[in-house]
Amino acid sequence: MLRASVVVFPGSNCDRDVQVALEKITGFPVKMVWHGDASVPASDLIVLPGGFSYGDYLRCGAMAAHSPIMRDVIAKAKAGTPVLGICNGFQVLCESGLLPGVLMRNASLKFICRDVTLRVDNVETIVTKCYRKGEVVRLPIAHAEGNYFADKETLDRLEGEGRVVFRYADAAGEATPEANPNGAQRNIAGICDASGRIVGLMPHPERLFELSLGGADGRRMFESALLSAIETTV
Ligand SMILES: NC(=O)CC[C@H](N)C(=O)O
Repeated sequence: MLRASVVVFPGSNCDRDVQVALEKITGFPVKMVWHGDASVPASDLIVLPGGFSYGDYLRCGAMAAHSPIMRDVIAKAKAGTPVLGICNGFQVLCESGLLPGVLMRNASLKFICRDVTLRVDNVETIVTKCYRKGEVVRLPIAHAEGNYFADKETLDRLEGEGRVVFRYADAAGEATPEANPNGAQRNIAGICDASGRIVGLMPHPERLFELSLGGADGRRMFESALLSAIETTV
């Protein structure tokens, strides 16, 4: 069983897409939670979806990080509830301090909307255990601020602890500068916390979770979440 909740901020998008993907894949109903609510129901997975929360004012995710619901999301995350942040959700995780670093404007200063190829570097997180290490997958990106930045010490720590989950890479799995769409340090597309229970990534797995959408490489992220929930309850 997977009890998943999706947080909805003013300006969120793909929140419904995440709900549909999770419900179709797992068969369990997903709760939508409003940003002004005081708490999230007991969950095996909290998703912070993509979009333009609070109109992206100040910096993407900066205002959402201070919304009423985030107090409980942060408390639950610190107590061990798995959290997945997708695109704007990743920005919210960084802005709220649950993940290190920050997402800056794309190096091109342009909004980029296209598919990218990624290498899966960590297959021990709550949303990647159904992938193979080093596997190359295709997922869409759609962002203006996906340029991951952290100081050298933080980047070295993330790499040393295996906390880079996804890297922009070419079809052969090489993390080349050409494969990097936004200037992200070390081609980082997604990272996790030390436990592998809090994961943030810029690409959108819910936009390619079944073949009718043009691809299904995102599907195993949601299958992984279900598997993680089953593993922790048995
Ligand atoms: N797709 C998204 O979640 C967009 C995130 C954010 N608004 C940006 O442009 O960077």
